[in-house]
Amino acid sequence: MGKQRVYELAKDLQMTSREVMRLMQVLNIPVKTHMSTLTEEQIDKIKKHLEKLQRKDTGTPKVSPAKEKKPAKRERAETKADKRHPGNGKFKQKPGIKRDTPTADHRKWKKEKWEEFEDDQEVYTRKVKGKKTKQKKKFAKPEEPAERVQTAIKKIEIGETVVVQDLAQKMGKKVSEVIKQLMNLGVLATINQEIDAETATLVAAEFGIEVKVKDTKPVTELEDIPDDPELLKERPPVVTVMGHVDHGKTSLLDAIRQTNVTATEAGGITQHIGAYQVDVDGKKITFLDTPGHEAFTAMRARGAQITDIAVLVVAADDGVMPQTVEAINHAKAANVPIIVAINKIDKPNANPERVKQELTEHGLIPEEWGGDTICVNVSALKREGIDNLLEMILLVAEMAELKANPDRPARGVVIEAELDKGRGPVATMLVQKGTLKVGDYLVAGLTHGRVRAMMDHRGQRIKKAGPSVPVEVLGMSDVPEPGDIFQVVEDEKLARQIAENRKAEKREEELHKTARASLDELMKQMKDAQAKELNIIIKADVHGSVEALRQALEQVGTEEVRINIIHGGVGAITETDVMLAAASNAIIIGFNVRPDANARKAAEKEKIDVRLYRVIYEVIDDIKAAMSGLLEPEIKEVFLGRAEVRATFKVPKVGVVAGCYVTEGRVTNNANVRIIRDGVVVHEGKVASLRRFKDDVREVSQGYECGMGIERFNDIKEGDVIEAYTFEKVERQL
Ligand SMILES: Nc1nc2c(ncn2[C@@H]2O[C@H](COP(=O)(O)OP(=O)(O)OP(=O)(O)O)[C@@H](O)[C@H]2O)c(=O)[nH]1
Repeated sequence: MGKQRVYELAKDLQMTSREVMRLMQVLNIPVKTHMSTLTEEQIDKIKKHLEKLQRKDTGTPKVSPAKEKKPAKRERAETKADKRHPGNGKFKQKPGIKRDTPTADHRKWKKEKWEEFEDDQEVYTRKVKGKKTKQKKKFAKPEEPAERVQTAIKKIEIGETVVVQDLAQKMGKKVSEVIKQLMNLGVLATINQEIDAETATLVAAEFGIEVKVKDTKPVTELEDIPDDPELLKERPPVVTVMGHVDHGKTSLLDAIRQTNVTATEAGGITQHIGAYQVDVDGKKITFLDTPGHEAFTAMRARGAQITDIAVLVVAADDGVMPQTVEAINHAKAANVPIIVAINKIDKPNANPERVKQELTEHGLIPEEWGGDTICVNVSALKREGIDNLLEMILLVAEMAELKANPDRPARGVVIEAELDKGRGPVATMLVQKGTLKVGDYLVAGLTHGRVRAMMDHRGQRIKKAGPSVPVEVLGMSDVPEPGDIFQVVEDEKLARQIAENRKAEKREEELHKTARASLDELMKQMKDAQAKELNIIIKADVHGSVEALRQALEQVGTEEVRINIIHGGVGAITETDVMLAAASNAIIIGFNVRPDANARKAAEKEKIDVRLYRVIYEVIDDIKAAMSGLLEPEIKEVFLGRAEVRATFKVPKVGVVAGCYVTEGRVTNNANVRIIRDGVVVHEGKVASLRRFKDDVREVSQGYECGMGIERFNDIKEGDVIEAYTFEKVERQL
């Protein structure tokens, strides 16, 4: 037996070349065409395989004459078993008749079998192993033919590039075959080389395989895989201290830190980071060191909910004040339990009972009065009541069953970050789940990096940090922003890629800014998601207006859409209000008040709908209209600029003219204006005259002085702010 070409062998075996080629494929003999030459060894392998098949066919070397054994086609088709089991008991084999060479009938049967397989368009690999009876069955049943079933692959999916080896594997081909095909296409590639999707598609087509190129949208979000509840372990609570100005937030944080610091450590605190941990009888509590609800809500607006418990500081000599109320509302909006620390009880005029009374007016009913708000009397100054407060924090934490899985790649939040001249970007991070280790690769917002070194709140180097542990991290590529979520990823490449993708996405977003919480948008969201609550923040000039609006709006609410006034307060709309709106997906209603400059900028950035009114029924009408989805095409106000009144002059026949300095944007001679005094609108009207050095001008830009007269308004005063605006028609979005 010498070398033979495929078609010659096929002839010898009374098979078609195609059949032989298929068989060779099964036997992993590389074939190109039916003209390919086969080595003796290969021929031998094929023949042996055929023999095995025949033996399997009959189930035993002793076979009956093929004619008897092989049933007529019609007969075979009669039952499934018959069809698939030509060698089963039904066609008893006559003992003693050896079947060494294939008979013509057998060949015919085999051919039919192949055709059946081909019809199925599947290639089966049969390995002869195990018991004979088993083999027999297996061969007899093409649906489950053998231990190793290799289905002919018709379609594969790849990314924009694919490594040669992976492509071969996906196609179920040998790498050498793939490389050969690549060479035919004029591409020289090694096993580990990446080829593009186009080339891969051409190669695959040579094998009759279709390629689908996966939609490779750049990865920007990392899925936060939920943890198996079994793996969760108790973690320390994370606490934020809130309260009115000067009620003692900072003093309390200091008092807590110091009651817990041992004498030796006291001098050793070199590093001060945005959070610290204290140890209370073996249990830890993490305190965020940036007091105030502003920071708390700003973080939340960025999607980072890190606080488990809010400690509300109320000075016993001062009682509930506007920012106390704000803090309460911010904590409530975030669904964070509140513990009240009634501070300054050392003061002679301290009146804790009055504080409790006032708290009830804001929905916080002290425990001793039958409610569920824990109130603790403390003196931050005299370090009194601190232990009790800490104990209560642990109690609330226990009730909340705070848990996290420490054994996973870390994920958490950036608390603060800065660029240090010597050390590069330095970020304080709070680990929320998993354990952050030195050497970990991570992404945080738009930045990425590798943990070069970690310091705990005492400034001591540590190698790892588990859930609720605040750490200072060195090694970020850039300065992340407070509130950025950080996540550990497997390698640097991925970390960098995600950060880059996010940057690109952000640039894209900036180009297509859409309102996040415009009233229209919120209503649309409600419609889509069947959401049932419209969150509103009310700011007004006087307390009476806040209450009047609150009541009126709450009545507007229907069963389908509940109106939720998450905060109401007196005074200008501040950045904090905007942050609360951003964090709670709320709109802001300003009644006779305006946003201050920071608030306006923040609202623009956060895309918060700030709606300003001077008449109550207009507020109600708008909300009603929005709720019923009938918002009329809107005339939208467009901010032009702001000017400060620096002096006033009486001009005969004209009236009072304000000497102004344009602090922002521009003012035009036909603009509408609002005169704002201490955050409150005192007049609305139009510009009557606009002059620079005695010349009438059309507009004056930021940084320039001008004289401005206001139509029918002479009560302008030094220090007033003039806000200029025009109107623009906006199509209704619903
Ligand atoms: N008598 C007395 N004074 C206190 C106590 N706690 C704080 N103070 C004083 O109250 C003032 C304000 O305290 P801070 O801790 O700065 O208050 P804060 O709430 O952090 O203030 P802001 O950061 O401005 O919002 C300081 O003069 C403190 O010394 C206390 O328990 N008793």
